[in-house]
Amino acid sequence: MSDVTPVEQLSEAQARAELARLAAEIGRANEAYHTLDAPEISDADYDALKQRNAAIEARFPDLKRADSPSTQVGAALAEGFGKIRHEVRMLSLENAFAAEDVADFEARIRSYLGFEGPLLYTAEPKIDGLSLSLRYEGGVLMQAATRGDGEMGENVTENARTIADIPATLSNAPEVLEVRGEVYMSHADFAALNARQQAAGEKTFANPRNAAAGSLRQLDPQITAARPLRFFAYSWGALSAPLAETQIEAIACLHRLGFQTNPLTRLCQGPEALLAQYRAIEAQRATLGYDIDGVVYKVNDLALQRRLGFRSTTPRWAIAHKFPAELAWTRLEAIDIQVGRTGALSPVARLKPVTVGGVVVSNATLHNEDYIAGRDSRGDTIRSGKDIRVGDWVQVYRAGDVIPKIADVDLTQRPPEAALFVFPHLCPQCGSEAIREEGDAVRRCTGGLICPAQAVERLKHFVSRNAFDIEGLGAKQVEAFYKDGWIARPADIFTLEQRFGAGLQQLKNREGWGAKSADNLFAAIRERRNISLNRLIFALGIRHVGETSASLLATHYGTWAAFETAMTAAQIGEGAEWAELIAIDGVGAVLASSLVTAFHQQAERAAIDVLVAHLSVQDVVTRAPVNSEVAGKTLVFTGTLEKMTRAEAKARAEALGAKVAGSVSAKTDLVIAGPGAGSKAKQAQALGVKIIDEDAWIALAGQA
Ligand SMILES: NC(=O)c1ccc[n+]([C@@H]2O[C@H](COP(=O)([O-])OP(=O)(O)OC[C@H]3O[C@@H](n4cnc5c(N)ncnc54)[C@H](O)[C@@H]3O)[C@@H](O)[C@H]2O)c1
Ligand SMILES: [Zn+2]
Repeated sequence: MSDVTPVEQLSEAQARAELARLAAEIGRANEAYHTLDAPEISDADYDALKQRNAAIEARFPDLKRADSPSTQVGAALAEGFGKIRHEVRMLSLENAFAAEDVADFEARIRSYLGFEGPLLYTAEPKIDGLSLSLRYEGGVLMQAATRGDGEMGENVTENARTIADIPATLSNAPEVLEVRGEVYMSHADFAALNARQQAAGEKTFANPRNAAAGSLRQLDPQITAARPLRFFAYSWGALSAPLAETQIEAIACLHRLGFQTNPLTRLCQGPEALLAQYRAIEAQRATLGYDIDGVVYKVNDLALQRRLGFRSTTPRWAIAHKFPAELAWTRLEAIDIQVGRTGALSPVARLKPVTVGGVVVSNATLHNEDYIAGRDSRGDTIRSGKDIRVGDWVQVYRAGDVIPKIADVDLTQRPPEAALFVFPHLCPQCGSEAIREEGDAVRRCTGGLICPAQAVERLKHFVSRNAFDIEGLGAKQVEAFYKDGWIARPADIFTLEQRFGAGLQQLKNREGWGAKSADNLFAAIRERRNISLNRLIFALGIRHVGETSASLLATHYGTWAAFETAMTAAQIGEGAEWAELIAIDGVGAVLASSLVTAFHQQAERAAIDVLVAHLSVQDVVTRAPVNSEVAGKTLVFTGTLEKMTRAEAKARAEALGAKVAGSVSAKTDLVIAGPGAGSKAKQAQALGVKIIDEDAWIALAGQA
């Protein structure tokens, strides 16, 4: 970040361009973090982007965008959950990073209130989990909602009921009481969960916050029930009667009602006392057993809190004083290039082991080529490139995630022999050319199936939980079988029994394999010859085709034969098959080209055909009620639906045997247009397609 233009030197045009870039970048980070529970950048990087955005907006207030990240809370809700509108909005917190920010906070409050007497605050650990609002009516837990975008949250009531720290009933509570707090996972529970996930060949979580968010936001409450979540109460939403007159008493009241409240919460007078408490909490951070990422200061007097009120996304009466990212310096010993399933070459820093925030770190991600690449021949810095070289003294950090990153390079300590790192243009695993397509930050090996790294990663993907999920054949076994030349492609899995079954000798001789487990493995493989279409499409491991898109494709085409015929006939960018493919709601041009390419590339195609010959692929059964008027029809939803989510409407339509498309064409039978419907409704009119509103749709679709 040291090489960006200072805000004071930005021209108006530069500022405008940068605000646009920041809005996009922060939006993407928000979605990855809040909606998908899979952050792509560290919290420290995220905070830096937000600060930069705020600084530019402060200097150029007229350039502030309508979609400015500083006016948004959280991110869009994930699909699949019901929505709950928060009676009282759930907001974010303003951040403080330095002691001056805390002094400013107090000064702003004093000037806002015109208040000169002593000011009391609570200092509370900022728990690094996700917030949850629990609505009790008559002392009974009725509803639980995530923060979502602050206005609307996801309905996770059944999941919340499985958390031991959340009482199902309260005695002596106000008639209506919304208790707010943080769902989190302890370090010990997180480590145990990841160990279980790993043993089962399932995905592991990057950090306790992701694990907590991913565990609470499950569509199946039984999964949540199996995850050790905890809850600290620290706030409230709608109330039929006040809890207390001060923040500290209100917290005590929540505690008496049966909630866990954080024992490190203290009352402090003025910034000095707050900073002392901050340091005291920071000193205990490593031994708490759960993650905290700062200390929250709140004006204690609730009457003053009411007077101070809110800005667009944050209260004026509170601030989150964040801990600095955990940092350490060490030597970069080597840069390795790893090759992934889709051929992506990822540089990894091998470090002299160093302890960062209590964890020994010996690897760090270097993201991609541009991140390492430094200066051009004139010595100018390429944007964002850090000029990282083998032998460098580098600063490593972990901030809210376990994958460590490089924060800085100390050029004064660079050994004279350290040479500019040359990113390979050939795959280190198979020697094929590695190319970078325009607009792609990633260089990819073009070896496809002949590349051993890609082949192994694909096999691992093929047997993963949401793909073929073959019992007894996890990532480790696949790797070992590949190494011994037993399997090279997915299809080989299905000839294992034929090749080794008779004697079983070789398999029996393998470490950890008895005749029994060999039999079990063959049985599991046989069972998986029968596979659902969506799993098969996902398992092929085609770039950009995730689980969701695989399901969309399966639902749309219904049978392997139909899917395969369409992919074979499709031409990128032209023709009816292409048009049909990209008209599927949720399938974009990037995904579509990747699919079509895979089916037209000779070796890939041959591998697919050989595989499918071993399988019996189940058709997608549409359980269409005979009398549904929309069965077999193609529908398009446009504009805002007010009574159900898009996801819900779509699921309902599909349950009735309809297809849902993303754009209007001559094949569209019916358009359901809510308020704000634009071009799609116009196009439907032009094509003479019938248009109905949401109420008419509900009448047509009936109750779910
Ligand atoms: N890495 C990423 O890509 C990424 C993306 C988005 C957000 N983030 C992280 O999230 C932060 C901003 O998002 P945000 O708005 O969710 O959080 P925030 O930092 O603005 O804080 C608000 C949240 O703090 C939590 N909290 C914990 N203890 C609390 C207490 N005692 N009192 C009140 N609130 C308490 C609540 O969940 C509340 O919603 C960033 O600073 C960053 O750390 C990271
Ligand atoms: Zn390769």
